[in-house]
Amino acid sequence: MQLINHGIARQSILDMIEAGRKFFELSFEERSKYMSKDVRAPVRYGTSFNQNKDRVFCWRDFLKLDCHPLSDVLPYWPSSPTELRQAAVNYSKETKFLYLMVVGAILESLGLAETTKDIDENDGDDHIIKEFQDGSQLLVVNCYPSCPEPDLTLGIPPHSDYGFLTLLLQDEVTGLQIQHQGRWVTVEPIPNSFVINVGDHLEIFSNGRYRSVLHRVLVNPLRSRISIASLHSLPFGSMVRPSPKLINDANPRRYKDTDFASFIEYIASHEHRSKNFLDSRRLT
Ligand SMILES: O=C(O)CCC(=O)C(=O)O
Ligand SMILES: [Fe+2]
Repeated sequence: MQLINHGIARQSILDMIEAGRKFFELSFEERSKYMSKDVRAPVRYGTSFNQNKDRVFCWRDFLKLDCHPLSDVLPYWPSSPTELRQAAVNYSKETKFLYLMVVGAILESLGLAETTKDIDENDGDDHIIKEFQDGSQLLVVNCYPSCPEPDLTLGIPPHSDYGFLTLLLQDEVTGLQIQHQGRWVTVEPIPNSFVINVGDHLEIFSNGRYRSVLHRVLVNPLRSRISIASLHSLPFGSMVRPSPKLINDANPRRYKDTDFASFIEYIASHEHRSKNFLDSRRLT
């Protein structure tokens, strides 16, 4: 889904893209300070998809910024370029707000609207919306340099995102493709708009009513490309499970419970490709 009327200030978007671009223009020495093999590190700079596991590298660099809770992670974020921290703080707050709006609409579409009630009301499902508010957020700044032989590589191979939803911002260079009815379809960038991608956790939570989207990124022979993905899910320690209200005799439970730890364990021992993590959680 492409969201055009999203209410996020145009300046926040421009500032975030610009700060991200400047980070990748820093010297390698400066960038490499943020390299880490620890997948839980609050800031991680790296290359390819999973540098430790990939046999063939992809044509991308990334900077991952953990955003929750902001006060804990902020001191670890890069201090250079100087505008990066402020731009990412503003951007992460605005995208979190937008995420919660979209989640509210999704819960309504699933007939779970009562879960969006004011959290002060003593309703049995209140903890669910609270979990969304306290949820994890990861900002991924992707940089795909121009590539002299674009047919020989990919920016990112086919994958689905692990969380509930990803709010994705692309600059004006094409590259993102989603799989639709077995074919790769290019998602043309619309300036100042967000691509909202369904992730594996929403597929599990909705017991398969929403399907996570398989997507990949092509590289461009002439132009470099920047994208900013804001990945949202439940808190890292929470269990993601099909909502009990969506399970009945006609719709049996289709996925096992999963948590962030089982995802980390999975990617440590497998190449994360396609929807193979989600497939490992399927019951039917
Ligand atoms: O660069 C893009 O358009 C997509 C990035 C992406 O899929 C990701 O960061 O998970
Ligand atoms: Fe993705």
